[in-house]
Amino acid sequence: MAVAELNPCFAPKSLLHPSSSLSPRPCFPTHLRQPNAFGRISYTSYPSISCSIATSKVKALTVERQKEEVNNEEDCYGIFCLTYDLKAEEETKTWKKLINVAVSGAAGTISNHLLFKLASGEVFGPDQPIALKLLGSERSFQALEGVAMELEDSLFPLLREVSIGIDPYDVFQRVEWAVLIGAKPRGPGMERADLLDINGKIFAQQGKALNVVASPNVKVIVVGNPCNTNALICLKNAPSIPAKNFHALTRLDENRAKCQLALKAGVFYDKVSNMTIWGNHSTTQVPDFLNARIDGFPVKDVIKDHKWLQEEFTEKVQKRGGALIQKWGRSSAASTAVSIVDAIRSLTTPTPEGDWFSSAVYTNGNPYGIAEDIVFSMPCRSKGNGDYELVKDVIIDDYLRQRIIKSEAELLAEKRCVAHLIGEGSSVCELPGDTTLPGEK
Ligand SMILES: NC(=O)C1=CN([C@@H]2O[C@H](COP(=O)(O)OP(=O)(O)OC[C@H]3O[C@@H](n4cnc5c(N)ncnc54)[C@H](OP(=O)(O)O)[C@@H]3O)[C@@H](O)[C@H]2O)C=CC1
Ligand SMILES: O=C([O-])CC(=O)C(=O)O
Repeated sequence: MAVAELNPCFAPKSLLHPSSSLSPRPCFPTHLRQPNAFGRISYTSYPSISCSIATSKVKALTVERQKEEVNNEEDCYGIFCLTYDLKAEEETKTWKKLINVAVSGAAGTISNHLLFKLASGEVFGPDQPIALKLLGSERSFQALEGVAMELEDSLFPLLREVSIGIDPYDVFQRVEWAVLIGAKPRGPGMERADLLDINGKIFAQQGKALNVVASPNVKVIVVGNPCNTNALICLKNAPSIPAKNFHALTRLDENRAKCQLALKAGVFYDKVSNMTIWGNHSTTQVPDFLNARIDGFPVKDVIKDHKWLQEEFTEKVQKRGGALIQKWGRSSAASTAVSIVDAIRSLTTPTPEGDWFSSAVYTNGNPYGIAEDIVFSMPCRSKGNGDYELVKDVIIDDYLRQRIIKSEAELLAEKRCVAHLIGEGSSVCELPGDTTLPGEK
């Protein structure tokens, strides 16, 4: 690996040519991390193993900031301060074009599992080089550096760039995928309405940023709770991105439901297919045992205990997050990361014949009679091109319909709570009393 040029970031002054105008700089200079005149700080590094111009910048940013603003001050991070000429090596590879993937809440627990899966090739494939754009906050900045260091030390061949920052207008530039995980957890005594407002503001800002700086066809997976309504807020604030490109994660619920059905039927979980989660990622979600199949047969033909299906199974899936918190003392992180991988792969690989997957997507002409203009989990199929179609041939009986209506009512109430964040006037927040996230008691 030839070092074509010594970057002043790391170089002791004695190593620089006497005539060099370059001078050594500390990496991540602490003085640059102070809030600027606008009370905000921004720091981005663009490390790259392949061509390695590592940059960072600190500048005042406004919400109206436009695409043409690009990074031009340089800084660097660790190994990425070196400049390599890998052209010859690159020519022997049959890799696809680099993709840019943003992850928010990047210093959080779910991300700590997800990022290493993304970098390994497990998600986008072994021939897909990737640039990771990590969004954190002022309080997590040091932790973000730690994440970047661990990514460096992992020597992933496909990981070509890692950048970290706290301004979504920086971090989301040109991203083709955005996984939005960062969100404030509900604390003691906090109303769900407060959570909707606090987290809603985060997703409104991130939607605006995506709208301006992301790739126009960016696919967005919202994980931070309450994820359905956060996804709605995000897409409403990003009118130039197709609403269809936004997903709220209900894949973890699908996986949980498959596991419970397999357990009851005494089969391995790969035998369970056609599993729909309808509605909200909350305890009103509806795991659909009517249309699901075990080894190709309707679940009700395999599991004869229909009382169990209606009562225990449904509640178990709805409250699985809470049960896990009781055991672990924290919410599902590893299995959530796995389900994010599943969700992305379901969009980037063709859905197996006859099967489908669940994702909470924007209701716009849905065939099930569900209210339009919300983000609702439904059965989807994909050709593997990043897009999806809703599955039409599902049966909805009275049992399912009643429960779907309850989840729909909850989402419509959540939507009224965030009217001020989606351009629909002032909000009126009256939530049904039992609305909880899966992890809440
Ligand atoms: N949809 C689903 O299936 C699931 C969703 N979740 C949700 O995912 C989210 C993240 O979970 P997890 O990674 O375990 O949580 P962590 O608390 O480990 O990390 C979350 C990150 O969110 C950011 N954050 C916290 N408070 C705020 C705030 N006020 N403003 C902005 N960002 C904030 C923090 O980043 P920073 O310090 O950089 O701001 C933190 O690193 C939660 O909302 C959780 O409820 C969890 C499991 C399943
Ligand atoms: O409520 C939470 O934070 C955790 C969660 O969504 C889940 O486990 O499904």
